[in-house]
Amino acid sequence: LDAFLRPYYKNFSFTFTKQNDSDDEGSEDQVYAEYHEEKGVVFFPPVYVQRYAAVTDCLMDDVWYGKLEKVADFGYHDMSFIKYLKEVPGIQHIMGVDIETIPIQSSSDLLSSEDYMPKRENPLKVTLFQGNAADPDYRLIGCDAVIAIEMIEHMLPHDLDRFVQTVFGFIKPWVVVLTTPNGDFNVLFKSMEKNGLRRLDHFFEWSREQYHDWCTNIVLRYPQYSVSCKGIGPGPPDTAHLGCCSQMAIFVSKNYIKQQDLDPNSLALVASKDVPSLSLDDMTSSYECIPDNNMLCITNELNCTTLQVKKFSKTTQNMMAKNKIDSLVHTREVVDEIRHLTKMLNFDKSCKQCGGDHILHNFNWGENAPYWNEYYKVVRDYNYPFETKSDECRILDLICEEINSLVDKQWDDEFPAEINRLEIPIDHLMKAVVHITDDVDKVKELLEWNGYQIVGDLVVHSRLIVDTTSIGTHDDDWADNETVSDWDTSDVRSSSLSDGSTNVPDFYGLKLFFSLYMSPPNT
Ligand SMILES: C[S@@+](CC[C@H](N)C(=O)[O-])C[C@H]1O[C@@H](n2cnc3c(N)ncnc32)[C@H](O)[C@@H]1O
Ligand SMILES: [Mg+2]
Repeated sequence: LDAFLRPYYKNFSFTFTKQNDSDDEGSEDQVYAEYHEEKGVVFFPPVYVQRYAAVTDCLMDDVWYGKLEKVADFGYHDMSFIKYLKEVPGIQHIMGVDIETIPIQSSSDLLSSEDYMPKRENPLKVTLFQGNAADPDYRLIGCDAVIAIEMIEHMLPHDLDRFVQTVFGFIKPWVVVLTTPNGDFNVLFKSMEKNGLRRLDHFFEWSREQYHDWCTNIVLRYPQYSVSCKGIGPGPPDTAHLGCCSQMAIFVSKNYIKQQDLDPNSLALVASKDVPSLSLDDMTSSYECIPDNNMLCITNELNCTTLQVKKFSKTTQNMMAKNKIDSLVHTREVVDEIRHLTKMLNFDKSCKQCGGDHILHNFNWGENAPYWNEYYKVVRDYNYPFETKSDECRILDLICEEINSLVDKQWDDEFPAEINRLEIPIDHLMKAVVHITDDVDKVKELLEWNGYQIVGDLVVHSRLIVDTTSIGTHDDDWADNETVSDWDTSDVRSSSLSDGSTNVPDFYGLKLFFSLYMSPPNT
């Protein structure tokens, strides 16, 4: 994925800016669009693929490569993006949130693949929730990245506002990637004219300027974030002034602190990996004490969570009674006690210390809130089977990968077809495994044992002649008409994949992307 997806977006931007030079050289590698008599604008590859590749590229940026461990995908629909997300290096926990429950059935085969899929090398947990992305469910705490692909335009205005607060004020992830259609582009879709140039299932389709304004406003409200916008899905030649079919905003936090990296003695209520937390930063601005009731009322813009503080020590209670708010929040004792309380709240539904009484009151849940800020229903919680590979196994896999990419490169360089032997110096292959071993003899022996032909210091690879004529001839099977609603698109998309054929578009590195990840279903 790294090799094939990573350069994708860069390549795409390059192609896009280059488009005006009527330079058709290597056009099979390009991302482009053209007019089709019946279908209107047709994208290559389909726009949703371009979106997935662009978002994946963002998640693999050098700055946080391999470091995004917990990621939320809002509006995950039929899990079609989660399929790629789960291959992004470093990811250990994916939280999918969707307001609909219908799509989940169609996604089930992605989560029960242990019978025929190789085991993963790293643990991965996928949790699917049913819920409104606007609600700040405590299980989102600790997400390093938040993604919402073509979701915000499906949200009611007040939910969209709450979503912004949930993401930037509550989750506060390192990276946020949001995509939405580009309204400017819609003039190219003739079939949308009768709908007022938008898709009927969308509440809005913003121009680039409107999206830019919305994003700018977010970073004004949450100044620890910066934002940049990019287009996805360039149109046919001479339409560059309209931008791309979709637009993507990438928000990055300037002072992101990973929950588990926080100093446990600092004035913050820290979440260990799965322990929900309250950030004291949030509380200082917005909590109030109600001394008579021994309550500590923690409020934010959205809701009020009330902790009864009868478990607090006398000193704390006195301070609260005196309403010494400033000194209160700077007291280690309080921090510890609240930490203890929140842990208790989240792990013991019936609290042992208060004899089964729930001690949590929440505006949205009323008296008997089972957990703090538990809004979502768990639809599916899935742990992928994994096993740690032996060094031998890792070496073999890496060398095999390296040889395959050399073979591919050779195809690209259009070596004469009759050359079907490739001699690779062992030193070259050693570079791929340098982080595991430098023992050349051991590697040679390992390769020989596993059927590789070694002559001196060369590994000899004999090329298999594969008939590729069927590749790239089924472009029409792709749902590439963006004017239909998402629902229609995804229907066509899944039916085109469920016929069991591998329709591999002959396209850039995406050829491999497809053959690797768009494999036929297990019917
Ligand atoms: C166009 S689909 C998203 C497609 C998907 N992200 C992809 O990349 O293929 C929009 C999804 O957002 C979901 N959705 C709409 N409003 C939502 C909300 N308030 N909270 C969570 N999901 C929502 C819909 O149920 C739908 O599955
Ligand atoms: Mg949509």
